[in-house]
Amino acid sequence: MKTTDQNAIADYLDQSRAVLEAALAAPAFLAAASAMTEAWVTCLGNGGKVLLFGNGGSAGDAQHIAGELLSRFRYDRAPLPALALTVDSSVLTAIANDYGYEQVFSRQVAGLAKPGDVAVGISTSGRSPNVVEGLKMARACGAVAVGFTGEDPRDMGPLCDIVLAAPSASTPLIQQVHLATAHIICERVEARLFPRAGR
Ligand SMILES: O=C(CO)[C@@H](O)[C@H](O)[C@H](O)[C@H](O)COP(=O)(O)O
Ligand SMILES: [Zn+2]
Repeated sequence: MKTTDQNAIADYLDQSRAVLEAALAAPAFLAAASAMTEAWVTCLGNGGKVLLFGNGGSAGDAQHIAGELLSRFRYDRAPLPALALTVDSSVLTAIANDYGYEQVFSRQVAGLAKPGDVAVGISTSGRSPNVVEGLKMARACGAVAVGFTGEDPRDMGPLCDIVLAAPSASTPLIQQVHLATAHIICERVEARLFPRAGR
């Protein structure tokens, strides 16, 4: 007989599978992931950079994705310029203290983004004010603004050139779809920019 924990774990894994299957079955989701790949390939292929930001687990996702690009994903190749705007505690605390937490990403975007760069805002609710402000600033700087969010893109929707909407309203389940999709986007970006003979 399964224990209470085993039942809860099996139930959660089942929910995780259902959300991934829903993403797989949604043409709009696959189209957005493909458009996102294209945008990153164009940006990085033209010498631009990818800026990523989000809160909590999504800050972790931003850092994880920057690592895949700047270090490597599947194989050795030149580093791709990517920066998570969630990592410098001096910058984050200075901006939050002097200008407010809502501006912790937008002020970094204002200082760093150039036309042709891609700004990736990650928010499962689609309405974290600092992510929303970061995306607004990206557009003002002439960067491509893209979002990773949940089934309702809310405030992020109108601000983004591409929105990847994971088909769930649950924060952790949305995050799991984000990371799975980010991994395959990184794989495609690496394969497109650094094709290996015979593959
Ligand atoms: O990782 C988790 C939940 O799985 C949390 O840390 C979560 O990211 C935080 O509550 C965030 O503040 C949520 O922000 P957002 O996704 O709504 O923008
Ligand atoms: Zn989490």
